[in-house]
Amino acid sequence: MSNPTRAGFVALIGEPNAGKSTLLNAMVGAKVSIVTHKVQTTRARIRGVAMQGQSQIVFVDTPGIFRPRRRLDRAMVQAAWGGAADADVVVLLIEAHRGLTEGGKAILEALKEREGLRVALAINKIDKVKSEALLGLAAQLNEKFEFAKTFMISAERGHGVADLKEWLAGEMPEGPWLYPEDQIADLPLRMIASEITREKLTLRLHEELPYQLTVETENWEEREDGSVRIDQLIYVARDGHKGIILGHKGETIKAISKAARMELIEFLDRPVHLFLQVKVRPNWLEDAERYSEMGLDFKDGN
Ligand SMILES: Nc1nc2c(ncn2[C@@H]2O[C@H](COP(=O)(O)OP(=O)(O)OP(=O)(O)O)[C@@H](O)[C@H]2O)c(=O)[nH]1
Repeated sequence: MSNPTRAGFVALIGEPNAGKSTLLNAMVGAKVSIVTHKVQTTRARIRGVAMQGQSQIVFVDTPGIFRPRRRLDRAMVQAAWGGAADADVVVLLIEAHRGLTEGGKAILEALKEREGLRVALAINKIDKVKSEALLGLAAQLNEKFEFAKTFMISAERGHGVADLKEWLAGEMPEGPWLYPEDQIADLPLRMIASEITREKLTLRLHEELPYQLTVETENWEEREDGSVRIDQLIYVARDGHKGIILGHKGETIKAISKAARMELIEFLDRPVHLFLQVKVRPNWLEDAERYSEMGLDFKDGN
């Protein structure tokens, strides 16, 4: 009998500089992380997907969890915790040579307040300290919090990373994979590209922007000449919305496409061919309206 497929979400958390991106690189592949690092925002919630055996591990974004100093920081911390709360497993990175810092303590306190989280401890940068010191730190941290498991790693040198990945794979709930295997490498890029086009639509259309609009990157093709071809579908709920996006003689969509392409070129640092298409996809809400027109009630599902 073959193993069941598994899929789930993992959040990497830790103070700034703890090595989250380096670890992500080591588990997912350099390309994705280098690019997403450049963005430095919460734009893409998904930072990468790793396959391990029959398991698909989806890494979600946590844009730096630290003690909030300003109001903006506080909003960022909330966003970060949102990612952690949705995750099947949280991996807390602590720097071996810095030990338990004030920032680390604050994170542990916050973790305690959130019951039901499954948290693994990864003591990172073990190449910087003597092994005796590590055992003491691991014991100290495990006294403060009940970790599901403790790992000693060097994300940069790759030590212990395979063990961590293997363990995470086994922790993922049984179920079908969340993303097709051939899209995994490009997934964060696809999501960022969709966000860029969505942003340009918003800037251009303001209040006219149809509610319930989604942008999906359907095709991502790296060409031999170093350029990339990106095909996106803009889904709207009604035929009338399609006209708004296309504009008079297609002027609106042309302007949006140009603006999105310029940003993509800058972001990806190579030539981009962008193809946008607008499609009507009536959705659930529309269906609900239609049902109520027919006299059927949809309220609260009761
Ligand atoms: N010596 C050593 N350095 C490491 C290790 N892992 C990461 N680093 C270095 O630590 C620094 C920070 O690593 P990042 O991966 O950018 O840390 P981060 O947690 O993503 O940082 P933020 O994006 O600021 O939250 C980089 O200079 C890495 O090269 C390690 O295992 N050993």
